[in-house]
Amino acid sequence: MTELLTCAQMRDIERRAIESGSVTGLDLMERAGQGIVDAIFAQWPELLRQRGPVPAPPRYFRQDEGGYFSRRRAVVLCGPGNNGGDGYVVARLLHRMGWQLTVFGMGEVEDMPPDARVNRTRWSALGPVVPLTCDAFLAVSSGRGLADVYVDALFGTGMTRPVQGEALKVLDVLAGSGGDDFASRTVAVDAPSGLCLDSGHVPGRPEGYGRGLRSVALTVTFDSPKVGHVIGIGPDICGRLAVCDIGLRPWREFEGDQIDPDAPGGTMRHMNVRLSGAPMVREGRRDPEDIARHLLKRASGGHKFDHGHCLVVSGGVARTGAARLAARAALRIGAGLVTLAVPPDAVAEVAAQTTAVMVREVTGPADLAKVLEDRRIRSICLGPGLGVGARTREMVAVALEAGRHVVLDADALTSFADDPGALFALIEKGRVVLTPHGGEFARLFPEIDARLNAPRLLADDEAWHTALAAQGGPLYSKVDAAREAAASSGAVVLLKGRDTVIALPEGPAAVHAAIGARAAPWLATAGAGDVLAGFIAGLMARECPPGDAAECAAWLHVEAALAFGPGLIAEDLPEMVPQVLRGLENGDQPHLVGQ
Ligand SMILES: NC(=O)C1=CN([C@@H]2O[C@H](COP(=O)(O)OP(=O)(O)OC[C@H]3O[C@@H](n4cnc5c(N)ncnc54)[C@H](OP(=O)(O)O)[C@@H]3O)[C@@H](O)[C@H]2O)[C@@H](O)CC1
Ligand SMILES: Nc1ncnc2c1ncn2[C@@H]1O[C@H](COP(=O)(O)OP(=O)(O)O)[C@@H](O)[C@H]1O
Ligand SMILES: [K+]
Repeated sequence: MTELLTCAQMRDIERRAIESGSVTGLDLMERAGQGIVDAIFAQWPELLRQRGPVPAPPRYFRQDEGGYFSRRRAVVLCGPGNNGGDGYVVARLLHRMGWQLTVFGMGEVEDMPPDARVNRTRWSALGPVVPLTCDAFLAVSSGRGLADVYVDALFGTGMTRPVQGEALKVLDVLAGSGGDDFASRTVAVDAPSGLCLDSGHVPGRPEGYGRGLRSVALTVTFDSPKVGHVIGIGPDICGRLAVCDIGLRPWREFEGDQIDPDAPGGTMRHMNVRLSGAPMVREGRRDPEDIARHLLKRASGGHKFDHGHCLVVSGGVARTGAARLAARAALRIGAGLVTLAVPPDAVAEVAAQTTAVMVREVTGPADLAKVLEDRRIRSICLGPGLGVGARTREMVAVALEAGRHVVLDADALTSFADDPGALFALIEKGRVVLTPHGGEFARLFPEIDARLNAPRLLADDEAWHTALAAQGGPLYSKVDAAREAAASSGAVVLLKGRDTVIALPEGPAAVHAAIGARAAPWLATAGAGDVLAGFIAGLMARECPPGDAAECAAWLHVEAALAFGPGLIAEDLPEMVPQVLRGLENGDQPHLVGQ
C-alpha cells in the first residue's frame, strides 16, 4: 500500500524534519538533486557513456570540481522557488560529471527562498543563469540540436496560480507544440510544471500544456507520490513516476487516519489517502488483495447462507440486463445465494436467462418490504436498470429502512436528483455504498461538483484566483469531493473513473488508479459499472464492511479486466473472478501501479 500525500502534508513533513534539527533544508535539497540525477541515469543508462571525442572545456568548466569533460548536454529550467533550487543542484551535479549545461532561471536571486538561493549562488560560480524566455530556450536547441536531457524544475508543490508569460510559452514548447520532441528527453522535478499536485489538473489548461501533446519521460518525486500524480490528467503527463527517498520517513506522522483540525486548508486535506493496488510500502491497513485473499478462506462445512444472501432489485421488461449482470457478479464474488427481485412483467425474461441466480417476483415497495423480512438477506443492490422515478425512490427507502447493507448505483441515485437530502436522511452510517459516475455525482452533490469542476475549467486567471482564495487552499480535488460527499451523505462514496476514489464518511480515502501496469481502458464499457455494484453487494453479503467491500471490488474489477484484456465486455468480468482469485491463492503477483 502506498500512501499519497497532499502538498500541504509534504510541506508539514519537511518542516517537522527541519525543526527536529537532524537535517537541514539544504541537506534535503541536495538529496533531492542527487535523487533526480540517479533517476536520470537509471532511465537513460546510455547517458553514462562518453560520446565522441572530448572537446576543450568551456571557460566555466572547473577541473577542481573533480570531473571530466563530456559532450553530454542538459538544459535545466529553474523556477523561483525550491523546485528551482532542486534544478540548480542537478545542474551542479551534472556539471561535476563533465556535462555541458544551459541553465535558465526565473526571478531574482534575492527573492528566492534561502536554500534555493544558496544553490543558485553555488551554480552561479560554475556557469551563467540565463533569464528564461521562450526565444532563448528555442535558440539553444536550434543552434546545437536537442540536448540529451531537459530538466523541468520550474514549479512543484508550491504552484499557486496558472502559469503565464514566458514560462507558459516554454512549457507549451516543451510539451511539443512547436513540433520538437523535447518531452521524451524531459525529466520533471516533482511534477511537470503547472500540474497541481493536489488535484491532478493543470489550471487554465485542462488538457495540459501543448494541449497534452506529449507526456514527459520521467517525473521524480520525493518521499511519496502526491495525489495529483495519480488522479485527473496527472498520469497522462507525468510519464514514468520515480519516487525518491530523501530520508523523511521518521517525520511522517500520518499513521492511521488522523484528523488535524488546526491544519491549514481544513481537516479534509490532512487525512490519509492511499493508493490502492500499489506496491506495499507501509503496514497498517488492509490492502484490497488481502481482503480478497481473506475471502478465499470460506469456512469449511459452511452452509450457503453462511456466505450471505444478496438481493439484487431488477428493472422491468427489457431493462433487466443490468441487474442480471450485477447478480452474476455478486454470485461470482462468493455470495452464497443471490436472488433477483423482479417485477411481474419481467419474470419470464429474467427466468429464461438465469440459472444459478434465483428469481423472485416482487410487485413493488410493499412486496419488497415483505421479502426483506427474511433476515438471511444481508445485502441489497439497487439501481442498475431500475428506472428513474417515484417507484425507485420508494424501493430505495424500503431497502434502506430494512437495516441491511445496501449499494445504490445508477437509477437509484438519479431518482433522488431533485431531493438528494431525502436520500441522505435515510442513510444509516456504516451500511451504505453509493457508486456514482461523474454525471450521477453531479446530480446528487451539485454544489460539491461545482467546486470540483469550476476551477479547472476556468482559463481566466482572475476567476481562478478568486476560486482558489475562496477555497483557502490548493485546487479542490476529486479526493476532496468524494470525501465531502461521503461526510455529507453518511455513505461510503465510490466515485468512478480511471481514478476511482473511495471515501468513507469518517474520512479515510483511497484512490484506485487504473494507470501504469493497471491501465485497463477497455473497462470503460457498457455495464461495467453494474458489475462493480454487484461485486460490492456480493462482498457485503459476505460480511465485508462497506469501505473494504468498495475498495476490494474496485481492485478486483480492474484485475478482472486486466486478466481478460482488450475485447472485454461487461459479461466477461464476473467470469474472470475465479482466475483472479486462483492467482491470489497461488501467490501470483497482482498488477501493481508502480511497475
Ligand atoms: N517539501 C520538501 O520536503 C522538499 C521540497 N523540495 C522541492 O521544493 C519544491 C517546493 O518548493 P516551493 O514550496 O518553494 O514551491 P515551488 O514549487 O518551487 O514554487 C514556488 C515558487 O513559484 C512561484 N510560483 C508559483 N506558481 C507560479 C506561477 N504560476 N507562475 C509564476 N510563479 C509561480 C512562487 O511565487 P509566489 O507564489 O510566492 O509569488 C514561488 O516563488 C518541491 O516541489 C520540491 O521540488 C525538495 O527540495 C525536497 C524537499
Ligand atoms: N479509463 C478507464 N480505465 C479503467 N476503468 C474505467 C475507465 N473509465 C471508466 N472506468 C470504469 O468503468 C466503469 C464504468 O461504469 P459506469 O460509468 O457506471 O458505466 P455503466 O453504467 O455503463 O456500467 C466504472 O467502474 C469506472 O470506474
Ligand atoms: K517541476
